[in-house]
Amino acid sequence: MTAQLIDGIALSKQLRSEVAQRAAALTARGRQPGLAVVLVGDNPASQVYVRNKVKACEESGIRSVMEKYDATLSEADLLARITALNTDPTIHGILVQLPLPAHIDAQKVIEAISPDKDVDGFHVASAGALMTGLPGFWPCTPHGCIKMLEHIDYDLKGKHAVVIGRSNIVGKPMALMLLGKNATVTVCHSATKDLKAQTLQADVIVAAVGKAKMLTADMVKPGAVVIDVGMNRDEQGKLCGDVDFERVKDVASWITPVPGGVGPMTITMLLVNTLEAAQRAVG
Ligand SMILES: Nc1nc(=O)c2c([nH]1)NC[C@@H]1CN(c3ccc(C(=O)N[C@@H](CCC(=O)O)C(=O)O)cc3)C=[N+]21
Repeated sequence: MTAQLIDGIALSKQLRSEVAQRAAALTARGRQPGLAVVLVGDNPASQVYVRNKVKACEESGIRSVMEKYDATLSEADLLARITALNTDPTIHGILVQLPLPAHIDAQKVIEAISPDKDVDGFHVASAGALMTGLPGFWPCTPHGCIKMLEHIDYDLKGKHAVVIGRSNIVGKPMALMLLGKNATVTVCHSATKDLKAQTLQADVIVAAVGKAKMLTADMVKPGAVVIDVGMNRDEQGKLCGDVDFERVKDVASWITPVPGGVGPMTITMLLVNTLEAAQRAVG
């Protein structure tokens, strides 16, 4: 059996053209959606990601403002910038690129962002909204995974979903979103005793661990859907996911590639959230 590919680039293209249309309509009403991207320090990976986000905004007609600061920026100064962006009517979304330098309390910075502009969905109010089903921004990566499952018309109702990883930005919100779609959800993590016994039960596996090729073919039930959130480098320095793609693709029914899977969808959902924030601001 060879799995079908869930192409994050193709799906992104489709969703981004819808965003571009809606952004153009808002711009025509004098309210172009605006995203502020705040980058502190010179982490090379962050610079690449931030550039990709800015480029994606440009292509969708969303105005982006990149604010770049030295790694020595104080926490107080960063908080002051967030406060200014919170009240800037031309800015509808605020993204503070993570990780931040160690002397800055990232959670404190995130909580300083107005929940109305929290397009990353990292604010505690956004997490609470997701948990309770109230309106609010959903974190982009797990939301992108849900969009990929919707795209292949996969009905999660009554299915067993296994999420590997329990981070606040992927694993935990992913579990809540799957639960919201009426799946039976198991969350596995570093203290899980027999991971393979869990994943072999899964109709859907979401791997969000950060360990190259950790999900091997023997851990996957034939016909399962496999979503790979991993973003790692292999021995040759090549970008690879948490899934041993070359072998798992012969067992799964659907699989997402890395690159070209969840990554582009993460950026797409950031555009969707920014558009949504601007739409809400107009009323
Ligand atoms: N506040 C904040 N929000 C984030 O959303 C956030 C963050 N901080 N810090 C870093 C992580 C990482 N992240 C990625 C998004 C897209 C790709 C992506 O598009 N990857 C391409 C490949 C890119 C390449 O070639 O390196 C792909 O998978 O095809 C990767 C990584 C967002 N993050």
